[in-house]
Amino acid sequence: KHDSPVSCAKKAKTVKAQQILLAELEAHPAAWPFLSPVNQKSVPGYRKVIKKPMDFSTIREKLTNNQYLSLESFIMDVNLVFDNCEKFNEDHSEIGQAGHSMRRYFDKRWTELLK
Ligand SMILES: Oc1ccc2c(c1)N[C@H](O)CC2
Repeated sequence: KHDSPVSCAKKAKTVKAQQILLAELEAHPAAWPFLSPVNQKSVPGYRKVIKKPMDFSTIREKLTNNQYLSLESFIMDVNLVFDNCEKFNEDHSEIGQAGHSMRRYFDKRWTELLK
């Protein structure tokens, strides 16, 4: 039922790092395409093409509700945001470029924080 103090402290460190990382993503100037769920009613093709929609507000909700059981599952959701963006947008479009920029930033920051 109860974690050992060591694994409890380790889990707290991971949650803290996830909170820091998500706050930095939300505050990034290029975050605007990713802040809230894509309106699938108003974007032709999105529902059919993108099998697993994801965005920063949904990640924030899941983090708040303790739905990330591991660091890996958190990183997978963040990468899903950027993979969806690459699938639906041309690389050199405004949103495509925002996705590449945000992915580079995330890769750099989680490596600095957790590796
Ligand atoms: O021109 C448009 C219009 C709407 C969207 C995109 C591009 N890309 C986003 O990934 C999804 C929403």
